[in-house]
Amino acid sequence: MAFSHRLHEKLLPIWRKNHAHPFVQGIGDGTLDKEKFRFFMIQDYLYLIDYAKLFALGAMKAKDVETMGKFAELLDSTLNEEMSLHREYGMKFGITAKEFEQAKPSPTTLAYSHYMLHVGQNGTLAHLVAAVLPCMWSYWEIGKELSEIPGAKEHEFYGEWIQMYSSEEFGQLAEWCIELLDKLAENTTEAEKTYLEEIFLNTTRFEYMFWDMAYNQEMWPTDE
Ligand SMILES: Cc1ncc(C[n+]2csc(CCO)c2C)c(N)n1
Repeated sequence: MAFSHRLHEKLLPIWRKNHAHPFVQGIGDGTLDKEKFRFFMIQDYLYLIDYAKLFALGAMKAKDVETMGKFAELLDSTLNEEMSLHREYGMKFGITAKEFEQAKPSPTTLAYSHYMLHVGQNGTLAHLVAAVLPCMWSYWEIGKELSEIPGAKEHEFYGEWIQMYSSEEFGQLAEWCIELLDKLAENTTEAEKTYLEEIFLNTTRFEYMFWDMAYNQEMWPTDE
């Protein structure tokens, strides 16, 4: 059985929670409070800055030029395509470049991105890929599911978000990442597979926490 099939069985209960989450449901039916989405866009922008660095680390750790090239492509599409969606939504909301730059990460954003950076910096390429895959895989899944809701892709506000994440291009990136992890996990020990699974499930859990954090506009409980 491909390693990704084993992961798929484990991630399903968490994905079900993602799909049922009021933030995700609200993007799908267009009823999500815009203030919550605004909060999400700013936190996601901060998240993507660190996430892009993982692709740079992936290029560093890759063993062949083809894999390096793919990480370079991912780095480019995150900084110049995905983040331009955020900048465009920013314009709609009146989020200035300065507000993006000066924003502070929420505890969940900080924990999630720093956990990935820790794994990416200290682990092998397989560890890094296990950490970044849930992000791509789960957004593509959510994008596809929401794009099937009649009218959702055309929604005046959330339509573009759904179009981006359900796109063929994002699907291919996720598939490439799944195949790479399957290849890297081949011929590894059971202990190593268990460790890869643990990393993968941790970032899968963080994906759920990110929706919840955005829905509740959660910052430090100690701040006013
Ligand atoms: C919390 C969070 N998780 C996943 C994504 C989605 N995403 C981030 S990078 C990438 C691949 C190439 O840009 C994808 C699909 C997000 N934006 N924010």
